[in-house]
Amino acid sequence: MVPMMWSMGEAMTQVASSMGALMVAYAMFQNYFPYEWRGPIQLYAQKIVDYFYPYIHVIFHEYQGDGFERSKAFSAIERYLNANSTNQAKRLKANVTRDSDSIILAMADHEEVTDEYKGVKFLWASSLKVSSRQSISLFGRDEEKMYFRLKFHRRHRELVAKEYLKHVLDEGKAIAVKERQRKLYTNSKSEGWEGRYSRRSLWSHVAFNHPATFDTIAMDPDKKEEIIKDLVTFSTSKDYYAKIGKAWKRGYLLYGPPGTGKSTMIAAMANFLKYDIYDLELTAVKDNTELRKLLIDTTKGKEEGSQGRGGHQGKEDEEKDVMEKLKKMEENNKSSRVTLSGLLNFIDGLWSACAGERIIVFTTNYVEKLDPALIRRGRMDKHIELAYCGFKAFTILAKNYLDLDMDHSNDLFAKIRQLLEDTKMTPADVAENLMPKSSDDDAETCLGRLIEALEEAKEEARVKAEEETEKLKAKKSAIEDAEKEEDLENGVKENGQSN
Ligand SMILES: Nc1ncnc2c1ncn2[C@@H]1O[C@H](COP(=O)(O)OP(=O)(O)OP(=O)(O)O)[C@@H](O)[C@H]1O
Ligand SMILES: [Mg+2]
Repeated sequence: MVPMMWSMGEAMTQVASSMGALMVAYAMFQNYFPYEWRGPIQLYAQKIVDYFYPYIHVIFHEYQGDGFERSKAFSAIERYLNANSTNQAKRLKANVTRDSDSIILAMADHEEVTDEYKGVKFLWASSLKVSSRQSISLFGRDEEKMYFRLKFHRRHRELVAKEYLKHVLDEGKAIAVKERQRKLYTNSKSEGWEGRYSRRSLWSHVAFNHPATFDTIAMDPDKKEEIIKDLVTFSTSKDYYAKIGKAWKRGYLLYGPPGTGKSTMIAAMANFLKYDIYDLELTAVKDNTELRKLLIDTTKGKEEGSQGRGGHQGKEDEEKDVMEKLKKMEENNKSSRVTLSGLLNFIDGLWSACAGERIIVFTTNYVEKLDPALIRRGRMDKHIELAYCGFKAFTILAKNYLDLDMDHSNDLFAKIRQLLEDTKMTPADVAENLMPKSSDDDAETCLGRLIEALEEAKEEARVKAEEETEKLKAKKSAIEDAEKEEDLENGVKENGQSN
């Protein structure tokens, strides 16, 4: 123990004395070397330091040059470090970005974190550069400029240049796409397109904040799982689509009666994949030319998006009850020039006009009325039926609306199961009945109300069916009567002819 302590003590004195020597040397250097010699000597000194100091530093400034726009690389690095390493940083600062619905936690100034890539450690530090210039800044950022400093061993220079930086920027951008505020675009009435508004986008948008998720959608769990798998496969198959030479697109057709959750499903899909939604309102489109303009505008919007806001990777297009609207329009207005072929061209145009993944969703209440050309594979690859509420769908709603778990011993559940088999009710109606109407409503009251509604619906259906059979019977007998009369007449005629 004692020698050890001694050697430590000696080491300390040695360090102290060599520090002293260094300081003296530096003072001598300053005092005795003529000014013009200092440059080259410092240069050599730097080289010697470089020889023993094998690290490379790369700086990424928040604002580049005199630009007012934040550097994209800086933002991407911020997101990347936020997602991967902020838990190491002890001090964080919160940023709320304009196009994002979330708060970004970023390293505070002068924090350091490490990141690992392919087994190599990289050191990231954030720093603040205070401008020495005495200037007045409108944006308050002339005095304070953030930058990130990446430090790595020079033997990894190749890895950094070829892979690591790309990895960081790509990941950062992907996170930005996921975190951005998504939008629901609708096409505006064509009147506003011309004149002073001509520079405005043909699509107007609102923030898309629909809360629907696959968890809250009531449908057969197997079917739901299948749809989720389909979406995941699609969204992760960029390379596969490229390999088979197919555009990275997929079309869904959702069909079923009103209130079975088609629109809800679109919102859930968009939330799941973090896509924007384009809802094409066909009645606002005057003719095929306008349809084409709209298409061009979605692709333009995409480019603007990817430059200005870190990119919309995916877009979703919903076309509601396409055929119905087309038919209605053609009935109402004979001069309507949106035609089925125009629409098909539009869809194929959407398909081919843009890079990046894209899903188009069509919904209709009458699948059997759709033109086969519209729903063939390639335009609509997956057909999904949203049906009346079955028992499995009901259990999801019960869990969601009343926080009730499936309970086989519950008599009310058993009754509901039977009633749902006997009668058709949409998930929208089931949900409405399950929703508590006052603070006194407990789960049992709500289930009771649903049973009442189901029984009513069953009775209504029975009465309706009876009426139908009555009508059918009446029709049948009317036909029979008519036939008899005809036979009689014919008989008379034949008799007359034979006479
Ligand atoms: N399968 C479902 N799961 C959960 N909620 C549902 C479901 N179907 C309908 N709902 C509820 O009913 C409401 C109406 O449903 P939605 O608008 O999705 O029906 P739709 O099938 O699009 O009808 P339409 O054919 O009239 O457009 C939704 O807001 C939702 O709350
Ligand atoms: Mg709908």
